[in-house]
Amino acid sequence: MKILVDENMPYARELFSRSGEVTAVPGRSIPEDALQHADGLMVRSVTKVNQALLAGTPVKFVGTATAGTDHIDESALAQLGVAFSAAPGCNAIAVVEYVFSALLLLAERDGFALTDRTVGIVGVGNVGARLQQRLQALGIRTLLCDPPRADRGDSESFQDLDSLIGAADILTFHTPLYKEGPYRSWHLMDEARLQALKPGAILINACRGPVVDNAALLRVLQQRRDLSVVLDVWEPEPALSVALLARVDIATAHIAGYTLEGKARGTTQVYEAWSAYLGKPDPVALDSLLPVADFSTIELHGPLEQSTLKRLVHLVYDVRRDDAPLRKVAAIPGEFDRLRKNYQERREWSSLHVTCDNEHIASQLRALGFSAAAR
Ligand SMILES: NC(=O)c1ccc[n+]([C@@H]2O[C@H](COP(=O)([O-])OP(=O)(O)OC[C@H]3O[C@@H](n4cnc5c(N)ncnc54)[C@H](O)[C@@H]3O)[C@@H](O)[C@H]2O)c1
Ligand SMILES: O=C(O)[C@H](O)[C@H](O)COP(=O)(O)O
Repeated sequence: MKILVDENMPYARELFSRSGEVTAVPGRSIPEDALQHADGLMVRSVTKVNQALLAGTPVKFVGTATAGTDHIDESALAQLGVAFSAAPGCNAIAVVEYVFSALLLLAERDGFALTDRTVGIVGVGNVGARLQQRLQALGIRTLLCDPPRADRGDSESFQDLDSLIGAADILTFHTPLYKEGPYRSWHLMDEARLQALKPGAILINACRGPVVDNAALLRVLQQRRDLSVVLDVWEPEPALSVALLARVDIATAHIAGYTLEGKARGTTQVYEAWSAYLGKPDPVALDSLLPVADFSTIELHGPLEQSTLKRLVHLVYDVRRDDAPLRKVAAIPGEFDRLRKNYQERREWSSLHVTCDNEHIASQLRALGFSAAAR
């Protein structure tokens, strides 16, 4: 078996070489000659997988080590008889922790308590539902919008997007990118909706750039200085609008999902699908792959106040470490991708074991995703 893997896929060589010969290739431009000899192709979100890429090649299986699948033309794969597997939920925890890191930063900067704010979550799937759980664990009010789930008769209480816009102090987007269809999410946040945001609202986009109309966002931010904006994803990528970047409060290079755990889960999920496709299922224990984190234990004395939580969260991941480098290089062609390729290791909160005063605090920390126990 010959398997092509994106060069930015940790653990791919280690795992896929169990079933064949592995070649690592650049995701934005997969070499045509390599495709002519490949049985399997394992990509990330930067590779457009369609008829033009695969027709006339021997590729029989495509895996994407990502949650989003808008870069894959699934109907073309079906027509070509190519099996497909994605990695749903692989990096959901990473995105939730990115959102918390950003919110705790803005709350400290602007002097507000998150418990006094209402968070509207748009798209309540793997990311959105985990975000809701963790916000609720802190007693923060959430409002939910997820038309596909509502239409399926889901028992959760959902509202439409315009109701959320009217009621939420913080609005955070976690939908797939659908360019058409009943749940179209392309420019879901258009100029009228951006203008309708509450005074002083915070807008977060960590799903796909075009879910928010970026040109409209720039126009609105030129008029409305009261809004705060966190963008991890851009329209377009990698050539984002430098003018928009200068106006947003937190700007990162599509790395919200980039914890080591999230990337490793993505690779193991597609490897497991590939090995099952070959008829030789080979489950992988994630813990066996991951190294010990730089900080692994800490003692917390006293209550878990917002300021304490912020310091704890930022010990594991402070989003500013990804904001500053992007601001420096965003105008230089190629640098967006370079930041992503050379991403400094980042771990999830679960890698930090917190010892604290009592079981109440420990259970709160566990509900947030830390590993925790009372002294
Ligand atoms: N920035 C990053 O690094 C990063 C990481 C992971 C995922 N993502 C993106 O975020 C998206 C969400 O991730 P996920 O793992 O939660 O996916 P998911 O598929 O588990 O959840 C998506 C949810 O959005 C809902 N939805 C679909 N269309 C909608 C619409 N028009 N309005 C409101 N809700 C809608 C779905 O019903 C579903 O519940 C992915 O599709 C991906 O594009 C980005
Ligand atoms: O959809 C996803 O899973 C994320 O957007 C993912 O983190 C994107 O990372 P990439 O595949 O571009 O490395």
